[in-house]
Amino acid sequence: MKRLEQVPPLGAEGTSRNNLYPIFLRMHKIQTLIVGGGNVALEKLTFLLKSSPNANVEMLAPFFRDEVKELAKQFDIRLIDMSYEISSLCDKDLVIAATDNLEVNKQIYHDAKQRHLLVNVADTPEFCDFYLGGIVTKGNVKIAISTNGKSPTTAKRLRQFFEEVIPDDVNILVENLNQYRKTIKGNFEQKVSALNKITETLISK
Ligand SMILES: C[C@@]1(CC(=O)O)C2=NC(=C\c3[nH]c(c(CCC(=O)O)c3CC(=O)O)Cc3[nH]c(c(CC(=O)O)c3CCC(=O)O)/C=C3\N/C(=C\2)[C@@H](CCC(=O)O)[C@]3(C)CC(=O)O)/[C@H]1CCC(=O)O
Ligand SMILES: NC(=O)c1ccc[n+]([C@@H]2O[C@H](COP(=O)([O-])OP(=O)(O)OC[C@H]3O[C@@H](n4cnc5c(N)ncnc54)[C@H](O)[C@@H]3O)[C@@H](O)[C@H]2O)c1
Repeated sequence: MKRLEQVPPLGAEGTSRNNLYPIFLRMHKIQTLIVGGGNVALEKLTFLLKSSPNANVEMLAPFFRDEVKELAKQFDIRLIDMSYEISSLCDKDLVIAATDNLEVNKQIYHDAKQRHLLVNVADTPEFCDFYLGGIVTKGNVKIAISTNGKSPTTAKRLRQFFEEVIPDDVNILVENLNQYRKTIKGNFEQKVSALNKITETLISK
C-alpha cells in the first residue's frame, strides 16, 4: 500500500480551500438529462460536448433555441418537447437543471435528490451536488479546473491559458509511455520503478 506523499493542510487560518473531488466520467456510459433549452442550457451543453462529444444526453423543454437544435442534430442529442415532469428522471444518472424558472429548478433538485441522482442546478451553487468546470483536452490528457464556485470567470481564463501553453504533442508522450508500459516485464513494483525512472527528467528543475 502506498502512503500519501503529503496530505495538504485543511486551509490556513482565514483562507478557504477547494475540497471538491474531480472524477472523470465516461459520459457515453451514463444517461444525462438537461432540463431547459435556452441560453444557459446551450452554454452547459456546448462545454459538455466540447469535452465529451460521445455523451449520452437527453434534453427536455417546451422551447429550444435554434443553436441548441443545431448542436443536438450534430451530436445526436434527443430533444423532448415538453415541460419537466418527475417521470423525466427515470433511467437518468446525472441531471442538469437550466430552466429560467427557479421553482422548477428547485423541484428538479429535490426530485433528483430523492432518487439519489447527482444534480447540478446551473449557476446556482446551493442546488448543486457537483459543479461543471473549465476543461482542457489535449489528446488523452484532460485537465479540469474549478475555483470552488468562487469565480467562473477565473476558471474560464485558466482554461484558455492552459489550452494555449500545454503543447498539443503532450499526447505523443502519453502514447509513447503507453507503448513502453506494455513492454515492461516484471512485477508491479518493477514496472512502477521503470516508469518513474524514464520520466524522472520531466520534473527535474
Ligand atoms: C466553468 C464553467 C463551466 C460551465 O458552465 O460549463 C462554469 N461557469 C462558466 C462561465 C461563467 N458562468 C457565469 C459567468 C459570468 C461571470 C460571473 O458571473 O462570474 C461565466 C463567465 C463567462 O461566461 O464569461 C455565471 C455564473 N456561474 C455561476 C454563477 C452563480 C454564482 O456564482 O453564485 C453565476 C452568476 C449567475 C448570475 O449572475 O445569475 C456558477 C457556477 N458556474 C460554474 C461553472 C460552477 C463553478 C465553477 C468553478 O468552480 O469555478 C458553478 C458554481 C455551478 C455550475 O453552473 O456548475 C464556465 C466556464 C467554461 C469555460 O469557458 O471553460
Ligand atoms: N442568459 C444568460 O446568459 C444568463 C446569465 C445569468 C443568469 N441567467 C438566468 O438564468 C435563467 C435562464 O436563462 P436563459 O437565458 O437560459 O433563459 P431562456 O429563456 O433562454 O431559456 C429558458 C428555457 O427554460 C425552459 N423552461 C421553462 N420552464 C420549463 C419547464 N417547466 N420545464 C422544462 N423547461 C422549461 C424554456 O422552454 C427555455 O428553453 C434566467 O432566470 C436568467 O435570468 C441567464
